[in-house]
Amino acid sequence: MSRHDDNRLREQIATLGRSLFDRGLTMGSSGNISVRTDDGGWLMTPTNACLGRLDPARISRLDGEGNCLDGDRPTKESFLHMAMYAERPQSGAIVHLHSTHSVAVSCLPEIDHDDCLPPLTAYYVMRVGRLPLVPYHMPGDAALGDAVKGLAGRHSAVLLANHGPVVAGKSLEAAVYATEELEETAKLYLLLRGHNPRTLTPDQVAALEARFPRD
Ligand SMILES: O=C(CO)COP(=O)(O)O
Ligand SMILES: [Zn+2]
Repeated sequence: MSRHDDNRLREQIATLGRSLFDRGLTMGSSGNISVRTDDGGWLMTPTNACLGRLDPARISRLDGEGNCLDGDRPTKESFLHMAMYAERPQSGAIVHLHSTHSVAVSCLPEIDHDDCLPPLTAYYVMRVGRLPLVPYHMPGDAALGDAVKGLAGRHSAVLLANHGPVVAGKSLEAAVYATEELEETAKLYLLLRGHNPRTLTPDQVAALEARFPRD
């Protein structure tokens, strides 16, 4: 990868990380971001880093086996990102957040584990689609990688129970847009709980999927 591309991606991770953090979409040192590089490796946010204050020069650079080549020690969930990339060759970036409404939904007893949120809006269907729940594991638990493996081929986003979303996109911008739609839909779901809202019909969902195919 050229130095120019490397610098551009590092700057983009820091800029979008700050934007997510500043809007309260993840708190403290929670969340992590990765981007696939064209040499077969990744740039990943360092473990215990605040997404709002990333230093582009200290972002971790990993080779295709997940070895850290330079930068600070990578996120303890690098294996989770790698498991998702392995199933999704079309994905260029992954964002994991502890976004409040999405985390709240991940704690509810009533949700369908095969699809945690209803198709409330067109943009949710266009950017996220079906959202399976991954059973609870400790942050950084290697079992999360195996749990995600069976799902990531068919789903660009998964919700970790009592934890938060992990969302892949063609580009980092696309992954961020999808996490924002997921969080907004989780918020709408909570606002509408008990109000028996109309959701989009299967025909409306199918029409959106035909017109706006997801990666
Ligand atoms: O969200 C997180 C764990 O689930 C953050 O962990 P890292 O700081 O290791 O990336
Ligand atoms: Zn987390």
